[in-house]
Amino acid sequence: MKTNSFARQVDYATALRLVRDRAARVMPPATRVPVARATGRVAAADIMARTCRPPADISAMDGYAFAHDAMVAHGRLPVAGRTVAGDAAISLAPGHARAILTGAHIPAGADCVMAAERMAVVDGTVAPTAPLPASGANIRRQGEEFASGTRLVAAGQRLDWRHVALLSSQGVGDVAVIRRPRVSVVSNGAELAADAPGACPDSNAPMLASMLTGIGARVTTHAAPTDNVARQAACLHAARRGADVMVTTGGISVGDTDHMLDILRDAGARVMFRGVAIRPGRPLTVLEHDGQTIFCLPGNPGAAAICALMFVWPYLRTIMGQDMPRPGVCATADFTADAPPGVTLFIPVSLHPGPQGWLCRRVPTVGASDIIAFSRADALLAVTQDSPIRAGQPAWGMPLRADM
Ligand SMILES: Nc1nc2c(c(=O)[nH]1)N[C@H]1C(S)=C(S)[C@@H](COP(=O)(O)OP(=O)(O)OC[C@H]3O[C@@H](n4cnc5c(N)ncnc54)[C@H](O)[C@@H]3O)O[C@H]1N2
Ligand code: MOO
Repeated sequence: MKTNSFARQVDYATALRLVRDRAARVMPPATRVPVARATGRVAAADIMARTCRPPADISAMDGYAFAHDAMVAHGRLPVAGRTVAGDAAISLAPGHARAILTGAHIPAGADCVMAAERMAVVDGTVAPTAPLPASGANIRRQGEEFASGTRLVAAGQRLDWRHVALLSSQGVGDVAVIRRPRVSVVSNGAELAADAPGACPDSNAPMLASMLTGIGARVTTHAAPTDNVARQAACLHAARRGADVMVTTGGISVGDTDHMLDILRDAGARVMFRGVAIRPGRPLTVLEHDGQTIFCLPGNPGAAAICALMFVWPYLRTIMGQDMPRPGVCATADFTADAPPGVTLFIPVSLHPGPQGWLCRRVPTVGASDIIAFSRADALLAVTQDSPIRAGQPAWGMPLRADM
């Protein structure tokens, strides 16, 4: 048995700090993409408004624009002309009303718009059939939404349809985004060979590819379905090329066929930490090799998932400049759980609508090898000695579902 023990394991908070500190130093460069293809990408810089919005006073209604005083004085006004959205600004003929459509520039001299269905046109004059609104009514004022120079998007914002709308409204054609981090996922172990007597399908590589693609990484998967050191090393070296981040799964504990740590160290990688006081996931080992960060996750699928969620995920978010923490979900627990001193336990829970927000229930799990528990769970709770779970008390969890 090798001596790659976990004697110097760190606690969860320390491990996360080391990972975040490292991430803060290795942000990938920016690149430009068309706004129409920016969904899911992360803004590399603040984006400021080029113009105010609305860019001029515009009508909020289809109706008639006029001078309020004139309508009060005469009760009806002759209609002269019509302005539609997109027309140049024009002056109101004095003592007249002008037909106007929603979004059209308010003619100079008009200070009120009344909806067409609240007025009647008789013999070329228009008169209110409902109470006259106040002066200024139904006019959207220049810059009332935002001024030119307003920050529209902050650096680190993950862009979605809301920002696509905002940037497109400003005529912005393309946008600086963080290059998607390239992540190589490597699985290993003789049991992954299809012809192995006790063959085990590789579920970790597809799981990690799915999870990490979902947060914006470009993932390639590599497999070394062998326990042979040389062949595993060749696979790791091939996977390393061009990757910002490597994520291995399996072969990181203390067994005779657990070669990941030795191979990576022999290649020149430096161990940042070896082992974390979390359950499941204790064997997690993180190394750095030049600009590359290497996460060696345990092979047990549940442990691999938790290590990826709790470490690889925040690492990728940080290198993509996303400093906003992922929103958690708060739910009232219907169970009690305690953690041993110094250890952080991760407990999958299902969420159920309760009288006041969510209720959470523990999802039964057989441990780190469990793969079905996650598909039955909606969130993951972290439990420590200082923050136990108590029935009837609120608990914060990390959502697992893509739609939360
Ligand atoms: N003497 C000790 N033994 C173990 C310790 C320890 O501290 N001392 N830690 C245990 C813990 S905790 C875990 S977790 C596992 C992690 O071991 P490895 O990371 O070396 O993983 P493997 O041994 O390669 O595989 C474990 C398990 O996972 C299955 N596996 C592996 N890769 C995949 C994959 N890509 N897809 C699906 N399933 C996979 C593999 O078949 C094994 O069943 O070590 C404990 N042992
Ligand atoms: O921590 Mo291991 O990840 O329990 O099975």
